[in-house]
Amino acid sequence: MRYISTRGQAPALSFEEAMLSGLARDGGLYVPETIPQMSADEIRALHGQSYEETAFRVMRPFVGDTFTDEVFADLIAKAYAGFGHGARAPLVQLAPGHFLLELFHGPTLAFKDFAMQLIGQLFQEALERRGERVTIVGATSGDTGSAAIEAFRGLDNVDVFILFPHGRVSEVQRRQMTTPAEANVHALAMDGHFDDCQARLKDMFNDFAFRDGVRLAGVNSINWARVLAQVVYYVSAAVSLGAPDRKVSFTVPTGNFGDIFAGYIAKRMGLPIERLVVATNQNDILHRCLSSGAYEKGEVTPSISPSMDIQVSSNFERALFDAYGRDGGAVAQLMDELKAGGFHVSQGAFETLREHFDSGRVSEDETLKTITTAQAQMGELLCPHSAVGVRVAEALRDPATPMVTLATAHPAKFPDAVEKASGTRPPLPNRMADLYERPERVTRVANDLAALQTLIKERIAQ
Ligand SMILES: Cc1ncc(COP(=O)(O)O)c(C=O)c1O
Ligand SMILES: N[C@@H](CCOP(=O)(O)O)C(=O)O
Repeated sequence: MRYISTRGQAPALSFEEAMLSGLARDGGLYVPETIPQMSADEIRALHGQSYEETAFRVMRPFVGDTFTDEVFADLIAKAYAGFGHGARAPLVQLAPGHFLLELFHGPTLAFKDFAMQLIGQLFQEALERRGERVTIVGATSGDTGSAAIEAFRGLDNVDVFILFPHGRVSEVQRRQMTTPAEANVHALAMDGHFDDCQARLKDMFNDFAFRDGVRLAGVNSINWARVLAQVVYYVSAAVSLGAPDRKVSFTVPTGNFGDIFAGYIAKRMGLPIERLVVATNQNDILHRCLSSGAYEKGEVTPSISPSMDIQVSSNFERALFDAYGRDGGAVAQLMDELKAGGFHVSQGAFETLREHFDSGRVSEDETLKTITTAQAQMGELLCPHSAVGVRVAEALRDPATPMVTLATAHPAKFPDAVEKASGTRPPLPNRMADLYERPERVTRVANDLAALQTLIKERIAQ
């Protein structure tokens, strides 16, 4: 299995090389050269299997010879051992034909743990074997950062630097990033918003002297391994609801398009997915694009679902690559136009995108009302991101096809909004009940590439 860049100018890599590289050297994102297929019988054979076994069978064809079967199965087992629910990703019924996929039973209470716990294991194994050390730099609107720090804290061959937008993450998210005491963890509170953090991260990857000098690695969903690990829960949910003999739709609270892109890959592998529905908050570039074809940057507006306060949606590039017939030159040109403000998707590409994706946008008021109603009528306390998903799913779902909404974070990560809507302040699970008492360690940084690079070089030299 080889991985190619969405911009067509970087060398094809193996799974291991793509995983350890993050961004391609032409600025693009790696995608598999071909998408492995699952037959109906292979999907049917997943009925009754554990989450770990499903994960092994779904991901194995993508990994090539990077890990033996035995090692890969063992790393998957270790990745999910710390989850607080035996099913890992349980499905609960919200209403007839509408299900919630709870993805918040991992160590940092968000769906990011599914991928991050696994790639923590994969990185460690690959780096030990190669005798190498890497510097991970990540950009976060709150959840990727906490999950990455949890997965990599204390590892010998990794330093992990996380850029988060100062004052724009929830207190629980911030404390999850700033309270780990391990010396290899560096939480950096940057001036600006998430898109600024992500832009500086990409600048670092595109500065080859810096990139090679610090042996830069990325664990944002620019990293293919992140997307791959997220494909698994689409398969496990669909199988629970009758796949391959029954179609299922998914609604996904969306920001950087990584999670829903994993659903698209599951569909391309042969999983019978009817619709993939993008649910956005008021930062709605994706909804606008899927409605009109215009992908145009707007101002990032802070919301009560802060992890989705994103205007430049990194993984949309992967979807565009397929929609433009895998023409890397066309994608590179679109990304140049994006730097100047935006672009219009061609008619053909727009129709291809609309074959797979629907979309909806939810206001702040509607998000709060959905939390209130879901608790009163469905008995489920939702985080604001999941509420955005539930609202869009209820508006767009077809009663003939089961709809699964992804619950991407635990309500206790966003207690203020949840309490405002429901009157209930969700408690943190016991294992992190002292989070508010732990000392914080954080460095304030400016939105300044050179200063960030100096800080990183100094820290890893210590
Ligand atoms: C809780 C939560 N929900 C939804 C999203 C959006 O996911 P994605 O960026 O993969 O679209 C994020 C951030 O990634 C998140 O942290
Ligand atoms: N919402 C994310 C933003 C980064 O997304 P990623 O999937 O590219 O890592 C976050 O919580 O940080």
